[in-house]
Amino acid sequence: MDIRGVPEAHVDRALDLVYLVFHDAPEEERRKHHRELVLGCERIGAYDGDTLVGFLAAHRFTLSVPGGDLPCPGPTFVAVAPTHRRRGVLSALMAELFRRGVRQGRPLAALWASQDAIYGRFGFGPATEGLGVEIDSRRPLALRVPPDERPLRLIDPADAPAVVGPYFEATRAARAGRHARDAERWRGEWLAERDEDDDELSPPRIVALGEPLAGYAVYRTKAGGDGPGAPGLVRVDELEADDAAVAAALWRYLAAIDLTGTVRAWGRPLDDPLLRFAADRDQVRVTGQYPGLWVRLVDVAAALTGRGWAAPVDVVLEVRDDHLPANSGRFRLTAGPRSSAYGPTDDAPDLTLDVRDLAACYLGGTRVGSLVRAGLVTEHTPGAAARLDDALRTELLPHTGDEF
Ligand SMILES: CC(=O)SCCNC(=O)CCNC(=O)[C@H](O)C(C)(C)COP(=O)(O)OP(=O)(O)OC[C@H]1O[C@@H](n2cnc3c(N)ncnc32)[C@H](O)[C@@H]1OP(=O)(O)O
Repeated sequence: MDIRGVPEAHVDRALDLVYLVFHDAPEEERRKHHRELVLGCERIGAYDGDTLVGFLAAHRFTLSVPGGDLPCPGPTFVAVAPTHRRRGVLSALMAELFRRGVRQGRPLAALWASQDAIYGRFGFGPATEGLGVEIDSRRPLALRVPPDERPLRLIDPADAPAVVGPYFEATRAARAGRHARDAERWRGEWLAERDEDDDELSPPRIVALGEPLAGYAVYRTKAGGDGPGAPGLVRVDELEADDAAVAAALWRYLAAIDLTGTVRAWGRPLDDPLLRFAADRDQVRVTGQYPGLWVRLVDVAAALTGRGWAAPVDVVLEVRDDHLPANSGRFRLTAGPRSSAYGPTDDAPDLTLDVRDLAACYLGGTRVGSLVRAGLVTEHTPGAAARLDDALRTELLPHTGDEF
């Protein structure tokens, strides 16, 4: 098997392979969009002779991490021909992605997994989680906080990247785990006229509050199924707000749209204020909790020194990394709000952990202590996990709804 870059001339073959393994046959417009996406990506292929039997595209993302931003390839469209499965093709594609990451100074990689079982073995850990939330909107939304009463306005989707794009960009400083979006990503992924998964949904609507902008929601609606007057659906794709009053105004608006009876939001942050200020948790229900972004620390030293730290910490980590030996061994992490260092040491370890578990904790969404209690991290020095947790902590939990 030959692992090499996939030239533009092979992109249609790569898409055919992707559609084959995902049992998909998108219409021409969607295929064109995928083609554009893949052309903008780094592309790695596995060739058996001249036949492309494995493919991986990686978005050239920049990911928000606590206190900063790091380059972070986002693997997607990962496909191995059914004739060549379980022979190490994906492993070889991943190895090449990691090699390039180390060589080109990109300390992270991050993806959304089609199946949870696949990526842990490659050192990815679930670093953000999302909630499914459903509101019974057949009655007014009961709130414990007064909503911001400034007027709401609808924004033309064509103008949305310019109007709400900068606002979303600012949220990345507060929430780790979000990658920067350009206008193309807004248009192709968030504001596409038709929803990729559900033809019956309306085009995207964008509602905004405040001038300058204090919050917005992107949503789509669907008419009710059983005859005239049957309550339809409001599907919320994104909602960001300066504070609880603005968020309350946006949720109240979404729950009061005529001819609808359910508001459904997917991938909300675990610390969404809605779940606190909703007066009736029978009306606002969490319907599920899911891993979101899986993060890989490709270069652990660069990743750890590339993020900010909430409190001083001095610990020796014994890290296992079965794929990237440079990450394996004992390292002293000395970090604090002003600076950080990470280098090899012969000192006894305070904590022993796998690189995938370090990745799960990296953005501040998983507590090291919880992994000690789960038997995944070994604490040799009592209190070491708590000290590391204090340093990893972020004010807001990491979160992204940007599935790719
Ligand atoms: C980021 C994304 O794009 S996610 C989308 C991933 N793609 C898909 O789900 C499309 C359909 N599936 C496929 O194309 C392929 O089966 C892939 C890409 C999932 C796996 O490719 P393969 O070349 O078969 O994987 P490879 O042989 O390198 O497997 C490496 C290891 O992962 C394991 N593995 C691979 N796929 C899976 C899976 N779906 N579930 C559980 N384990 C898996 C293998 O058993 C193997 O384990 P081992 O090291 O203990 O022997």
